[in-house]
Amino acid sequence: MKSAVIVFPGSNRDRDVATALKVATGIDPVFVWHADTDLPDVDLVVLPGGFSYGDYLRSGAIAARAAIMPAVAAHHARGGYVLGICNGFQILTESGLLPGALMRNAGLRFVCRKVKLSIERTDTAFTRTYRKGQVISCPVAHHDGNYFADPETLDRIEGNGQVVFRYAEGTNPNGSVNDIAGIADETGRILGMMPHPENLIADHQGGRDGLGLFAGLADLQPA
Ligand SMILES: NC(=O)CC[C@H](N)C(=O)O
Repeated sequence: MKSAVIVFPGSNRDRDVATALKVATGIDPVFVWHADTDLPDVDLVVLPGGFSYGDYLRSGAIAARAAIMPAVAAHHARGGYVLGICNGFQILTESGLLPGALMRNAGLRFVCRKVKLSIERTDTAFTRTYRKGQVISCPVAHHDGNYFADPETLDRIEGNGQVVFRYAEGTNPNGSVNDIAGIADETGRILGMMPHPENLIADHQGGRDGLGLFAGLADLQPA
């Protein structure tokens, strides 16, 4: 499985996700600078967490217009996979690759803690190593994680089963509608999520609940 991690000015979980991919799949991803216009031949593109462009304007809004983004959309259109974590999820909604928006946390504070996530779908490449309904731990670290979609869009994504992760056991840290923590697009090949599975892959991090997401990507085949 070949992957690329896009690096924006202000990305800070790019190396964390690269480590998770290496641990889970045995292969180092390629780092791609945001100003490039071409991607290497890869199966998966990762938009990592961080504070691209200092979160100016809106989190992810400037990165969504980066030179590399048309290539990311074309990669998906060709059958490729895309994973956006935290700031990466914000970039995916800002670029229109995923529906909805990530608003300021309901409590108006940056939250950095572990939450519980329920696995709503196991028929995606990202979640196939988990059990449906399984509850895992995962850290969050964001100030703009409050997922919102208008009622019509929400009905559509709920009806299509596009919600992949929900905050469980009363741990919704940001006010996200329907406790939504992560969604897929209609093809299931794009996943955006606010929590950071790449930061829970080793015992010294307090557990390995996040590792399954990357392990599921190990034998990714082009769709
Ligand atoms: N950890 C992150 O990716 C942070 C995301 C974003 N900059 C926020 O704080 O909302």
